[in-house]
Amino acid sequence: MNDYVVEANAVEKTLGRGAGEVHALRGIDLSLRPGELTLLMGPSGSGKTTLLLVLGCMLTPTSGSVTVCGTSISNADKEALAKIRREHVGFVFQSYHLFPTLTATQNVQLALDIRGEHGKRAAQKSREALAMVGLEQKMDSLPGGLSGGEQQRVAIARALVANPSVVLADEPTGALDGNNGQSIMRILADTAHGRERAVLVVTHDPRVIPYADRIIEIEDGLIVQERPGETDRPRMPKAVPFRA
Ligand SMILES: Nc1ncnc2c1ncn2[C@@H]1O[C@H](COP(=O)(O)OP(=O)(O)OP(=O)(O)O)[C@@H](O)[C@H]1O
Repeated sequence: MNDYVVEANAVEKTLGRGAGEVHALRGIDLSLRPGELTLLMGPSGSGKTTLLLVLGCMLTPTSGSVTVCGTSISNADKEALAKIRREHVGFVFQSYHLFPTLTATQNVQLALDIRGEHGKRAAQKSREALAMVGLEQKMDSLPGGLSGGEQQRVAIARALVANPSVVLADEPTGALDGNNGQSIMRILADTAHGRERAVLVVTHDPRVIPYADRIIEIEDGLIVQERPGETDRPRMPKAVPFRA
């Protein structure tokens, strides 16, 4: 077994039908390994979100193969895909996707509920995840009482609380100002480097480049360039891992 947590080979994805059919991905080979933060950059409409959704088992490829933590998704039905997502994948979106009537802790705890983890232990794990993103003081706040950067940190805690092997983030800094964007990227970089997760960030934002170990450029559904990132980091000290 190799050390990749996600492997995509010759992935093609066609969206829409008839005159509206679009070849969003046209033969993508991409692997993600633990401990690495990869940026996926490219013009609008180039296929970034589609690729993220395929790698995260939200969409199946039209052709080609995707393997997540050793499990191929090629013949997986909806239920099997949901199981792979629950066990291995954490998602972060630009618009946070928090429930407005639930507190920060309750929002994070939802990610454990869907995995069948309930009760005090789940609440405790949720609080620990929030503490890890620096929100000890905001655990009982509703999303409406939090800044955009804080809401995104709740969303990251929710993505991480079940200890996924891969974290996929779609424009996580897109709605944030410079300082908040930097703190979100710092947390995602810590997740990759300190907790040995594979992290893929879709972005248009050149300010996040310093956090990348690897930069992939996609255009018109194809990877046109892959280059090392600009992190010249001494490996960061290992953070305390989430309890499984
Ligand atoms: N449901 C859909 N049906 C048909 N075409 C779609 C659908 N979703 C996306 N597309 C098309 O697929 C292509 C890739 O879209 P995608 O959202 O992956 O690009 P993107 O690089 O993430 O763009 P952006 O940076 O604007 O978010 C685009 O041409 C888009 O219009």
